[in-house]
Amino acid sequence: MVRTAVAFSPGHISGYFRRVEGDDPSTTGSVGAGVVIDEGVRSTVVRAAETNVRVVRQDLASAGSPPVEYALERLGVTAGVTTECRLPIGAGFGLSAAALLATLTATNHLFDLGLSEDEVAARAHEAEVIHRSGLGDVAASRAGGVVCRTGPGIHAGITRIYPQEPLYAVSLGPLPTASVLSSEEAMARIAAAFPDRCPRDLADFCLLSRGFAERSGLIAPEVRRVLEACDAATVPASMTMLGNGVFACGDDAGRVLSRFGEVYTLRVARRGAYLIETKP
Ligand SMILES: Nc1ncnc2c1ncn2[C@@H]1O[C@H](COP(=O)(O)OP(=O)(O)O)[C@@H](O)[C@H]1O
Ligand SMILES: CC(C)(COP(=O)(O)O)[C@@H](O)C(=O)O
Repeated sequence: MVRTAVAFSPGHISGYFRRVEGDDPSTTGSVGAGVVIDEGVRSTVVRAAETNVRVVRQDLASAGSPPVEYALERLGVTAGVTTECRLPIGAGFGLSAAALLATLTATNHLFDLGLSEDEVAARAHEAEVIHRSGLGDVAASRAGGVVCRTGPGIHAGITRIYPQEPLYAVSLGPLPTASVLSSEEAMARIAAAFPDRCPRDLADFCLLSRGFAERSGLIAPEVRRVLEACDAATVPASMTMLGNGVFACGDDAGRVLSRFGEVYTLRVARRGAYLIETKP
């Protein structure tokens, strides 16, 4: 009998998005574009009498994850979950979706639930929408690439391109996703700011996202300072949605961002969530 299962899911930096309200969570989500990144969440799941979730980031642990606990309850299982990530949580790296996809992928194998990848993603997406922790990250992180989503939910149209060059990011602090998604005023500004096309490449993605960020009114003063430094160095850059951070591309991006904090050098992921191992 499998007693431990371990899985990984990539994170996702959303560049621009527009909420799409459906009749239920499966038809609710967002359209937009983002980058599935090679860093994300590793989740270790073991059998347990009661569900408990331990969230570990760079050796600091916290307890509890409402979206993950919700998803396990909906599956009718109890488990001990430990998620691990290096990137900051709540900073627009799509780690809530990554935690859900990794945990549910491992749980599916641990309890031999026989869920398809679609069913795992559908449950992760449902938890994101119900908890307002995300709208399009699960659909994006089912595979890799710079993604352009043209419909809500995990079955809608999505295109993926795979640039080779790295993306650089710095986080200046969290921006609770739910606080923005719960604001009708912010959602209206975001909808009005939405660009009407998919990105051609990574630099074009940065450009489209920057125009969206400027029109959305979401740029905080500390983020503005970083963006202005990138502009002065002609480095394509924008705000991580939804987080108080900046992503940038090009040769000078890492050097410019390093003036403002720890720089994360990220690659475009080539794949989505996957099982790492099971142990008896
Ligand atoms: N690595 C993680 N492990 C477990 N739960 C997580 C993780 N990251 C986020 N979550 C859960 O999702 C909620 C919302 O996170 P969110 O602000 O959307 O983060 P992000 O912007 O990184 O997706 C968090 O309050 C937490 O409950
Ligand atoms: C931007 C966001 C709504 C939230 O992204 P995060 O804060 O990373 O969970 C994303 O899910 C999207 O639909 O593009």
